[in-house]
Amino acid sequence: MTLARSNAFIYSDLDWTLRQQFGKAAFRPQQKEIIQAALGGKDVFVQASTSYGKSLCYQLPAVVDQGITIVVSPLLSLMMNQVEALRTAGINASSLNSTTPLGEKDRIYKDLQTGHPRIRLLYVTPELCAQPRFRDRLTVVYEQRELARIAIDEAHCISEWGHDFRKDFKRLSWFRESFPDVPIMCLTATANAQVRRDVLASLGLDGDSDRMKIFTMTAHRPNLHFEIRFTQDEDDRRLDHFLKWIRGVFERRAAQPRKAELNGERIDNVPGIIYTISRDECESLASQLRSEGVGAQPFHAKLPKEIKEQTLAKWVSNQPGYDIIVATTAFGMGIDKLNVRFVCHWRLPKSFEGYYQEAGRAGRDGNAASCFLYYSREDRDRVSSMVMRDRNLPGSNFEARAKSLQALVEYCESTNACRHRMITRYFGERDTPVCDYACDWHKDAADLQKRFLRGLASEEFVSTQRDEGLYEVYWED
Ligand SMILES: Nc1ncnc2c1ncn2[C@@H]1O[C@H](COP(=O)(O)OP(=O)(O)OP(=O)(O)O)[C@@H](O)[C@H]1O
Repeated sequence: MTLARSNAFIYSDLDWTLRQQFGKAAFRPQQKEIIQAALGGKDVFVQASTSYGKSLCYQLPAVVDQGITIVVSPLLSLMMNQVEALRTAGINASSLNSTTPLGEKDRIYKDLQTGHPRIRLLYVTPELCAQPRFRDRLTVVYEQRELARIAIDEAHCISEWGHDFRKDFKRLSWFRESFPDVPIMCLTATANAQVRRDVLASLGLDGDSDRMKIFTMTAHRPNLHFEIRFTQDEDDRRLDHFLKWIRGVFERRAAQPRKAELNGERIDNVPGIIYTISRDECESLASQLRSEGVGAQPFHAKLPKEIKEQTLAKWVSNQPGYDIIVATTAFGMGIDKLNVRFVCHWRLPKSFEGYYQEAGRAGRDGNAASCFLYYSREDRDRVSSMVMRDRNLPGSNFEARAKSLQALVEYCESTNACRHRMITRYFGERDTPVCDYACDWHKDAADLQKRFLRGLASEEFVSTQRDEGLYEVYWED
């Protein structure tokens, strides 16, 4: 619609806009092609690794194109983070969701009602997209030919085959039905071929192959170092291991010449995230770490909003005492902190995709970062019992969840393959990624085998306990 008018002008200006408005020197591979396809009026599906720079793929077109771009995202933290960054760059961006103050809501609705909104990027939740008030205002904008594009972030949430299905995402088919000529862009870091097909079909984007451009980049993150640490209930030394590891990192940072490279940075500022599975463990672990002199803070859904905001702000700005966040799942999604040096999974997560997305919070600056997961067979059975328990809930997509957890367990129990290779294979890639000693198998396969044999409880033991119902737990996140 609005696009054909000025493509020649737009295309020649992309590099300039990238530099001037976004302060980046050059496009990353394929970014420009994605942006050009979007500006050419195509529907676009972007699958690229965590920290690739997917947001730029809809933000830059929104800046150079006429009209408003609607960005649908389930992550409130992403909205706040991005709107703030865009405003700092002088771009008119806003977000509309259940937490938006009334005055701000009115301002946004008034802007939409004009039919020619000043806002260039409006971030909304999928729930909001179902509300008649929003739909009516957007229709006004559409009728004025000012609705430039719809971007759907975390698009895997549309698919019941995805690990994170949200039923409100299904209703987004309304966009194509109501605004048939408005281009739609879908973005995700974690989709396999089945999820991708399902997303496109659900949104009504699968009918016209000339109109659709699919970009699939590797999920590979070569700077992340993957390791599994084996443990068991009877001999749980996770805390000792962790403390030994982090103190080792401090010692290496304190030694010359490394210290000189830090340029006055605090020795113990090694930003990281520890993912736990329950609120109680999150609180107690953070407090144990603090009592050992490590700057750790808890973060979970039940903490007061002000505390969460304060913790996040201090962690992002590397304040003493706020180096490590001990969080329940999904913390950090949409938060673009570049220098996270490690992500530690204290227990087995519930899905492969969830695990890889959370690990993907590490090393967004491209420098080396560690991702390690403490795996025990007891936790495997606890997590399985939780997935089983939810199997009959509406929209539980049990089959997909069970498959994903099974794949993660196989990944953890594997001692004969590169972890990067297992990850990319899970996401359907055929090529073998380069792993420059960035996984425990490549580093020392014999040691991995030894740790595996010594570290885990035997299947016989675990099955007896399981039969007695000892792993049926309910953890609140
Ligand atoms: N061409 C570029 N040059 C330099 N930095 C870039 C470029 N494109 C994006 N970035 C930066 O890369 C970082 C990651 O981008 P972004 O937050 O969009 O990641 P993402 O692909 O959405 O990842 P995730 O799925 O993990 O959220 C940001 O700091 C962003 O500013």
